[in-house]
Amino acid sequence: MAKINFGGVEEEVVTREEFPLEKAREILQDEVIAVIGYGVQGPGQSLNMRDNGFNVIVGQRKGKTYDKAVSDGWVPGETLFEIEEALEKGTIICFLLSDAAQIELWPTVKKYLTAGKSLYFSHGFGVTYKDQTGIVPPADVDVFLVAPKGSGTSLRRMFVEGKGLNSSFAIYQDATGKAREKAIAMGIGVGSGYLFETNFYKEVTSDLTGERGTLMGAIQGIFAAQYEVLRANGHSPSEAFNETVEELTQSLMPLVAENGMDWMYANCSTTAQRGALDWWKPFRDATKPVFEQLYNSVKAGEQANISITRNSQPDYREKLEEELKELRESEMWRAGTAVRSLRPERN
Ligand SMILES: NC(=O)c1ccc[n+]([C@@H]2O[C@H](COP(=O)([O-])OP(=O)(O)OC[C@H]3O[C@@H](n4cnc5c(N)ncnc54)[C@H](O)[C@@H]3O)[C@@H](O)[C@H]2O)c1
Ligand SMILES: CC(C)(O)[C@@H](O)C(=O)O
Ligand SMILES: [Mg+2]
Ligand SMILES: [Mg+2]
Repeated sequence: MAKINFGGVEEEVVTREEFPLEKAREILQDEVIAVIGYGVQGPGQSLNMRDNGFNVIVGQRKGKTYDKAVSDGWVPGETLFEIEEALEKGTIICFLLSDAAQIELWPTVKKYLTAGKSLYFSHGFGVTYKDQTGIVPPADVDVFLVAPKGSGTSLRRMFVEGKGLNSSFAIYQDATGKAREKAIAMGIGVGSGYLFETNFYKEVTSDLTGERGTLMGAIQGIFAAQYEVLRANGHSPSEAFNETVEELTQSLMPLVAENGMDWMYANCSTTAQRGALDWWKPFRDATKPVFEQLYNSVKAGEQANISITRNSQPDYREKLEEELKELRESEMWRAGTAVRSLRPERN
């Protein structure tokens, strides 16, 4: 583990330099890695591991997604199977169904978890909320997670571009004494940037907070609030969208990603600097109580409960589509569609 100073706090993390791909391959050379589920993380992780030279198979029920796996080069009967067949062949079972579907499929998965196999997750959800999910792994299997901190789509794209998305890893159960090295090897294999250690509980509480917070929920809320204020004051959709979203995603955030926020502040006008310096604290103070409310709700298990209950409904997809439609058909995001269509690189 490399000791790195993160803003004054020392953490031990795993980098690709100290844990090279060759080492990961050697650790997993006798394993058959069965990726169960080919939704968002399934393709990213399985394709990266395949391209990294690991022995990977995919287990996916028949349908559109199975066909996508075929078009991605997985070969039926050789590297692509129905779920139960893959579960039987796999020695490391990567449980990458949606968290709600994992509950339904758990009794099937459990049947194939014979002694010495490994159960791999990309979220701490299933075992942390075992009272609601019923996911209690047998004592004689290794249980660990690697949770890429981003979408499976970016995991793949960044891998293809020679970059790496950071991931956390955690050990829940070490039956063979090798769970830790296997977890890290999987983390390197799926194409992670650096790996930081956590536990299943902390992974799920931080992840549920982040996606409801700044990563998606909060940012959409702040976008909507500013857009509405600009529109109410007579600004055109084009002006309101560019000043709220397009400039952020196209211009400023890539620069913040490269150089940090102080650099961004230092490299805009003195006028913007002064205003942004004066206003970030009021925004922090206004939103912090909402973040506290969110974290407490996650901690109390309410957010997990809502996810399980809502996402297990038979009409989940239709209801989801209605809610997404509300976003898609809002003036702000319709303006966004128009703005994106005008990007020069699209022509
Ligand atoms: N989406 C992401 O980018 C992301 C990022 C980090 C971690 N994760 C975690 O990774 C895991 C997988 O998430 P995902 O978003 O890739 O999943 P997903 O929602 O895309 O679904 C994955 C697969 O589940 C299958 N499936 C759904 N219901 C099923 C059922 N009843 N029986 C059999 N198969 C069924 C689908 O066919 C699909 O292939 C979850 O634990 C999630 O929290 C996801
Ligand atoms: C990509 C996210 C939001 O980070 C992930 O946590 C998810 O659940 O999809
Ligand atoms: Mg998540
Ligand atoms: Mg996440």
